[in-house]
Amino acid sequence: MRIFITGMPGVGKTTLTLKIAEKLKDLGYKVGGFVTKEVREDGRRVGFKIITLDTNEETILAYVGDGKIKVGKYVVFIENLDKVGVEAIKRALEDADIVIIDELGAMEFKSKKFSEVVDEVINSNKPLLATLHRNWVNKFKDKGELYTLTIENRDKLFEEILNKILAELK
Ligand SMILES: Nc1nc2c(ncn2[C@@H]2O[C@H](COP(=O)(O)OP(=O)(O)OP(=O)(O)O)[C@@H](O)[C@H]2O)c(=O)[nH]1
Repeated sequence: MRIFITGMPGVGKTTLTLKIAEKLKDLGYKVGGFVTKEVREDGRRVGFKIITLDTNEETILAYVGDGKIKVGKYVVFIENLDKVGVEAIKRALEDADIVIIDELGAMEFKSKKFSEVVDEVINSNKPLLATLHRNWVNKFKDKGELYTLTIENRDKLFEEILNKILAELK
């Protein structure tokens, strides 16, 4: 089972993914991988951090400023993604009931190790729940079930996706 959630920026992809992760943990399932949250300073978005779902470790993924690898106005810290995010996915492949990756997008795919571990997950039988930046829909839409989140359907989709995962994990 592979589920991909896409949608416009700010529609609630991370929030829905976290709600599903918490519910699965409450039901006793082992959840692994990571989610991405924005970093804000004085009310302004200045970057993104990743938080691992099994160990709650945090690291900065990207921050406004100049540097070797950039996406938009953000410099991307590949070494942080590889050390924390990729390792969390590898642990999840080994011993979680489901791998969660938020998100599959331009920043993350700057990392070769990230691309490789995503391929490993896709080619495994491990259940996957991933959020998908809208620019990456074509690359992944044929590799699982694609849901497009909107403000109107996000509550209904939470129930539908959670039930689909529970049916698979039972
Ligand atoms: N009331 C309400 N607010 C929500 C819901 N889902 C998300 N939000 C709010 O909408 C804002 C964006 O939520 P995210 O989950 O970060 O949205 P996202 O699609 O992951 O955003 P990007 O990854 O930056 O594109 C946050 O302030 C959330 O608190 C929801 O179901 N209900």
